[in-house]
Amino acid sequence: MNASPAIDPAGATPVMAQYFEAKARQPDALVFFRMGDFYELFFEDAIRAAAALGIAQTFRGTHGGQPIPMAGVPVHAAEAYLAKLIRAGFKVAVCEQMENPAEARKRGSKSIVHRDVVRIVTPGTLTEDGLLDARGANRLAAIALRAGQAAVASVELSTGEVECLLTTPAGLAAALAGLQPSEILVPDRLFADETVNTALKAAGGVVQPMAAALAEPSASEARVKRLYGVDTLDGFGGLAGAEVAALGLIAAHLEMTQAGRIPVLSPPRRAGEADVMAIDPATRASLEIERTLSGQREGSLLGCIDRTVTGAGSRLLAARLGRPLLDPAAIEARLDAVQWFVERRRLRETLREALKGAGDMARALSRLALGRGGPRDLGTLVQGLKSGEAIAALAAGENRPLAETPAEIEAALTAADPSQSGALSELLALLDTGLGPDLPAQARDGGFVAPGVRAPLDEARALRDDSRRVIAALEGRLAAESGVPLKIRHNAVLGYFVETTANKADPLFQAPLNATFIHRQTLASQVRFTTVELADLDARIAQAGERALAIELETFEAWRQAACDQATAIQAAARALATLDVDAGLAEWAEDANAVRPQIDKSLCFSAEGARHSVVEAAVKRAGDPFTPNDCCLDGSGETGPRLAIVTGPNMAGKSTFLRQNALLAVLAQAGSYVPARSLKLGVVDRLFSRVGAGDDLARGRSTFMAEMVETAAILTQATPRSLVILDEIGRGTATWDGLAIAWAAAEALHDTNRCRALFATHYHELAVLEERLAHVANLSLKAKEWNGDLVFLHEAGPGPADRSYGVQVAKLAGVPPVVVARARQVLERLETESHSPVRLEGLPLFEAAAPQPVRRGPSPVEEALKALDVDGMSPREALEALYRLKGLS
Ligand SMILES: Nc1ncnc2c1ncn2[C@@H]1O[C@H](COP(=O)(O)OP(=O)(O)OP(=O)(O)O)[C@@H](O)[C@H]1O
Repeated sequence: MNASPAIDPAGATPVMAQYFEAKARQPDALVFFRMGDFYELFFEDAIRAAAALGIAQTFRGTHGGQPIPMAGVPVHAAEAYLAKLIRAGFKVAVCEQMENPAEARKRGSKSIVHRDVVRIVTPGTLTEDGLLDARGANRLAAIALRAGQAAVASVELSTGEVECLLTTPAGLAAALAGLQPSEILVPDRLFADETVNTALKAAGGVVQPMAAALAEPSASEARVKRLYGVDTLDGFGGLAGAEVAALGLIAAHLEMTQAGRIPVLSPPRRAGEADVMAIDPATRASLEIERTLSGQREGSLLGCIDRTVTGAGSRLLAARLGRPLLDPAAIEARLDAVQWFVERRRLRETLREALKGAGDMARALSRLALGRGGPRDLGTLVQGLKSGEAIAALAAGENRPLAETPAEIEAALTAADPSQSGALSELLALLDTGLGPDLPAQARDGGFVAPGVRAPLDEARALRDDSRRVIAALEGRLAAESGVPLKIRHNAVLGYFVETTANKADPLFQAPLNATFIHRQTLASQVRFTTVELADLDARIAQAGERALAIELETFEAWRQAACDQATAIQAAARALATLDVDAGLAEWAEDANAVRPQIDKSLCFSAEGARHSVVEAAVKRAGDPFTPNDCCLDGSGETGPRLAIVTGPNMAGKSTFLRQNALLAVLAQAGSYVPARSLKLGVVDRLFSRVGAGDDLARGRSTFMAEMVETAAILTQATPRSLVILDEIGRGTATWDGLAIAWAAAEALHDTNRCRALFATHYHELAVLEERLAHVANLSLKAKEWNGDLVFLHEAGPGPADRSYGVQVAKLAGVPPVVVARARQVLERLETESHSPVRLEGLPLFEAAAPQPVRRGPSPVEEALKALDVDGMSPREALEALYRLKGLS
């Protein structure tokens, strides 16, 4: 973001001088400068914001003899404008009034209100519900490299969750893709690193360069300690240098953007490459795990299986699906919890009903900690804790033998239940009795402390309300005594006043009434007065109101503090509710989708029976057709099945669907979910790769073929024997022979070198011969048959290669004009009869080709001849002859 051109602040008015000071501290942010009920923007900021927001840009006053460009947004609607600016890529510094005008006046009649930047709003530091997607996480990430290791630290500021992932520079792309951060902090030095740049481009999110010095060891360690308020980082279990550096960047960014307010953060949850399945951005996109290729949640795997009823549950499900686990025991623990809910439908239903009212405790707590929360957020804590209590009671009533309750459920029920913790139940009691029924978003709006909680507040309110009643009586009395029809009204400028119409006002100006009625204001058709008694009541009401508000604000602060004191327990309760929501939601989906519990182990097997692709199945069923389940058996060891399956079949036969459904089974199973199949035996997959279809990557300046080859290269260099690879039609984007050659070589490499489980869909039927040539390759095909000249897709995967392509029949189905189809048939017949065995790959000297060429030792004949030449003793003619001789030898 460009800074505004420097404007000389000399000669500025006091308010403008204050503005210049704020702007100088935040040159790359738009400054929202609080002026009463508006946030105003000036100079270049005004012009850019007005254009981005579609609001009017005007002028206010002058500076240096020039009018000052100005744009403003009302404070009450600021959130919506902020959201728009953040989405458009701006950073916004909010410069607030730190006192009210009356306080400023106490320092002297010319004093202006003190203002300060209280927050810088960036995409990764949003906390307001209006700016966040309830079902989507909003993460701020930071990357750092140190001692050959790379770390990605991330914080979800709206819930306080912190994570660190230690990986290698090559693993950065997958690590970032798993987090989908909306803002990424990067030490500026790393922009020179190609791997980092590639990872950043693939990750999306706003990239925020940070001074590299902020990631230096001692500076970052000091900052992280300050952030957590600890003397040593040892309690976090030996963070690696890169992790501390990445966390240090986050700490620095939070210090700067939150103007010193410290958020409540959970200790960093750490993961290494050994803990989560690596899924690179291309694979993630092509499998449409969290989003469809067009960026929608609906239509993705997540959208299809998400039955959670809370925002926090939905976010946790997305996190689980985005980063499936590797440890069979940890996966089984999740599956136990899902199964528990599968087997308890009634409990599940009532529990899900209770969860619906739980609110978003983690986000409310975070706002409270950052000083942005209000009474409504305290109300959310009450709701959440009460739901936890109700859910624990429900589960207790289930009469469950404790021994049979899975550990994950047991832990969640305990953490969610405030009655398990003295401090939490005290907090719940305090807030539940203390808060009234109507909770405003902001404490300054008052009226949220219930009656009977604070005696001085009740008194002040009684006085205020009594005085209002007295005013109502006074109105009647004054009208009767004066004989003039009048009303008592109130406005912010005059306070309470007596008002009558202009043509009835005369008697009030004359004796004896002018002894009582004191003139205040004459408008076109009304005249306004006050009386000593009214002014006195007005003062009492104002004072009582101010006093009531002061007591409420004090009470709010005490409650806010009490809540923040229990931050860890509240966060744990919020996580527990989200966990229960995810487990119950997955059970609900499992039942709807007829899904089964997978068997997970450490073998290299992948054996699915009767498996389905949930998203395609739903679409096919909506169209009234059945979905055909398919089996798939692979084994990296080659013992119980092939390592590599070559999948052929006509266009539209269901190859892509088959490939993806198997990859998705692995994702679901390792995320701890049931799978849409009759059974699945899965040896954990450490890395999942999918190269499906030939999609252009023009945004990154790569052609279809180039993008495909870059991804294929990544697979061939990174897949391990524990990986699962699906390749769909690689090599399609280039000339037939090149394409076939690349596909052939890639299949061989996967089989021989990577030795991973792989499904390889292709239209090059020539690859079918690999089954005979390589030990652990089998052909599979998706069947179709011709019936009355038309093609019928069976969508059934069976052994053996496809007999033919049926491309022309598919073209007919697609509505290609009949003349073109007829002509294509003629051409095809001709090609098939005339070309003599178009591909004689059976004879390809596979292993010879791959074998290294023998290295010739000693000088070549040309070199020997050259050496023998006596150049100095040659005539020009001899030299020319020698040259011809040499040419003949080359
Ligand atoms: N198992 C199945 N049961 C029922 N319908 C299916 C099944 N698999 C695929 N389909 C249907 O067939 C359509 C085409 O499937 P898919 O894209 O997987 O074919 P393909 O063989 O990869 O085609 P192409 O080679 O043209 O890319 C899907 O959109 C879906 O409607």
